[in-house]
Amino acid sequence: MFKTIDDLDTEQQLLVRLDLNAPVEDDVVQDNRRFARHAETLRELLADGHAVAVLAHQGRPGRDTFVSLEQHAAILADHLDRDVDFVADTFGEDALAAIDDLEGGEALVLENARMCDEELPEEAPEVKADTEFVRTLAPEFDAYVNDAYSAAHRSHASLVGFPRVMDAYAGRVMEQEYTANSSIQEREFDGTVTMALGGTKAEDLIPVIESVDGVDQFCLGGIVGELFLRAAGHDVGYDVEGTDFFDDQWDDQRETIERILEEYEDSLYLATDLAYEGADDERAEVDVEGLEKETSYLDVGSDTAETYADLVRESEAVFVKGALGVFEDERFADGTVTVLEAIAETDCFSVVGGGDTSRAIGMYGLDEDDFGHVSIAGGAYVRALTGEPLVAVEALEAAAE
Ligand SMILES: Nc1ncnc2c1ncn2[C@@H]1O[C@H](COP(=O)(O)OP(=O)(O)OP(=O)(O)O)[C@@H](O)[C@H]1O
Ligand SMILES: O=C(O)[C@H](O)COP(=O)(O)O
Repeated sequence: MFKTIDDLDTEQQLLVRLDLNAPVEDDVVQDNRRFARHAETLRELLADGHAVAVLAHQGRPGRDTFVSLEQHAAILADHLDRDVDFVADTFGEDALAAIDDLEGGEALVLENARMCDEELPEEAPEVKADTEFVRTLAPEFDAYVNDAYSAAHRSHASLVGFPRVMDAYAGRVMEQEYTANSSIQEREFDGTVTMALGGTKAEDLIPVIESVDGVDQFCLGGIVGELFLRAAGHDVGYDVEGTDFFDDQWDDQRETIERILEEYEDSLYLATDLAYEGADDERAEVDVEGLEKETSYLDVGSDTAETYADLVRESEAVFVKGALGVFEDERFADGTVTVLEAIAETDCFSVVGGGDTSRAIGMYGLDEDDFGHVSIAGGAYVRALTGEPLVAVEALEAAAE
């Protein structure tokens, strides 16, 4: 087991890894549940007199969401109702000077860790520990705290490198999510177990279908659902209008998708209709037989949503990862919200995961208490459901030995 912040001495100089990865709309970073949850950890650390430098990432290089963390510092400051400084540097001279100036009870956000070349390539923890990034920052601090459960499946320098060379502790979010997201197989449900998979990160979800034990049926939507429809012979799942969701993931995952489609025929539910932006910008729907390659489909259709909701109502347990449509736009929220409402109405065991997806609960007036657990993690959460270890958790455990 790892050590937690309960094991920390007070008034330390701390390097704290958070996951503030958030949606970005027109260059504006959107508050999501991650800020509120991590603010709780920070509040506790600051109250104990620690000086806190926050390390986090946003987006991936080359994507529109790959932006500075300056706005994140301001959002955190709002949640904490106190100043949070920002320095546009991660481990260079400016960052070191700002860290040096930090006093007990103060918080500082360092620049997007993914702007450092050594952060990203997935490599073994010992390789990451030997990067200039880790070797420069580590000596500036008394200890490292990892609260970024939702990024714990990535073997990146900020997640697995520091715990090899420093005293390392789990933050509150790490601790709570780790406890709540245990593998489905260990839980042993009596009735039907359903998993609704959607969102954009097909590469994270597709392996889950094959590796998870104990799930009876999968309801697919979002980008992942469209890729399966493409494999089933429908004219959908192609990049149009400058999107980059489909073609690369199709090239990488095609064989697996085709194999899963055949082997899991009886437990996979694909959409029978999809929604798109029709004339006058209204929501329009079409049966999958009528799909056209050139159209962007933005939600599952209402027949599909009802079918999925019925499957949920008959289930003993439901796990959700990823939205079934672009729920941020009310016109395309129907699939996601219908399924979430069905979960909330029944007393099935449920977990809803995904940094973006979990936002839908608050946005559409659903009550968090009607869900078993709402996870702010996406990829890490689905891996945990399959019983797969998370590298950054393993790194914390190794540091405790
Ligand atoms: N058909 C679609 N076209 C484009 N975007 C879609 C579609 N369906 C769902 N989405 C988007 O998927 C996003 C949610 O999925 P995403 O894969 O980002 O992650 P998540 O479940 O929040 O988890 P993570 O924490 O791994 O990011 C939503 O913001 C939604 O707008
Ligand atoms: O949002 C997430 O799921 C985590 O921050 C990990 O982001 P990534 O999928 O870009 O590595």
